[in-house]
Amino acid sequence: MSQPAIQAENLHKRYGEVVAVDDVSLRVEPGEVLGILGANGAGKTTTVELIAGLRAPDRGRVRVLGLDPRRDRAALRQVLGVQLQHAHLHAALTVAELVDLYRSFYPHPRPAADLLDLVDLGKQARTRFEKLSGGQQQRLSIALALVGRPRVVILDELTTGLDPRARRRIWAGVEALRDETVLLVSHAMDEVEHLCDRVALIDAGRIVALDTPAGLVAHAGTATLEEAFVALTGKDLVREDVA
Ligand SMILES: Nc1ncnc2c1ncn2[C@@H]1O[C@H](COP(=O)(O)OP(=O)(O)OP(=O)(O)O)[C@@H](O)[C@H]1O
Repeated sequence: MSQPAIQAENLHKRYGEVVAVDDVSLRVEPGEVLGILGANGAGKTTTVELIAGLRAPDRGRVRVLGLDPRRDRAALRQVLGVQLQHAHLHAALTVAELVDLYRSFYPHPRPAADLLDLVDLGKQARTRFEKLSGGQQQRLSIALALVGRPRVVILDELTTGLDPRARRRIWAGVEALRDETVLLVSHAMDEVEHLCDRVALIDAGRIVALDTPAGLVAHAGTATLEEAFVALTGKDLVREDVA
């Protein structure tokens, strides 16, 4: 079997009394788009932060393209792109300046114009980060995750809060990432159905099911992925994106 793009084994993470991630194991194959779907507080962000090496697990093991995210940080930065929920970028820099800054970190960055086109920010190139709307800031953070032509991309809440046109554009951008491996955190059923090869349903820090969208529906014996989510997690539908 080929080396997995991402391998997480028995990850545990607790914050005081709260068990955020409880024995999570998953394997993502090269080129696969794997969705992590769960309600608020289910442990999605913590799981991807452990995989990206942004937090240390209490127990368990992570490898990304064979690298240990905490030990091999410099090597990992060259192959992993991360878009997190709350980007902290220099407020006074313009979009173009931020893109140029990030491009300078990589030997073969994507062209700035391609990145701005992907996220539809060409007209905002001279706008300071602090003057962008929330959705524009989010789109910029997606572009910055892709600057270095990463082989593995982690996208957290890809299109939450974006309008329908921006969502479709970003989806098309993700679909165009044919060789890359994508780990996609989402609340949105339509998004995971549209983009993901397989989906991990996470509830209270545990993966309760991991299969293709069609496999989850068949396993749950329901008509839709939304109903399968409710049947398999016992939770009401997670917040939907409201465009
Ligand atoms: N830094 C932290 N300190 C303390 N508790 C935390 C911290 N980060 C997360 N938690 C708690 O851990 C649990 C999992 O949080 P996490 O953010 O991973 O969930 P999530 O599924 O990404 O949620 P959301 O969809 O709301 O972003 C929650 O109960 C949350 O309150």
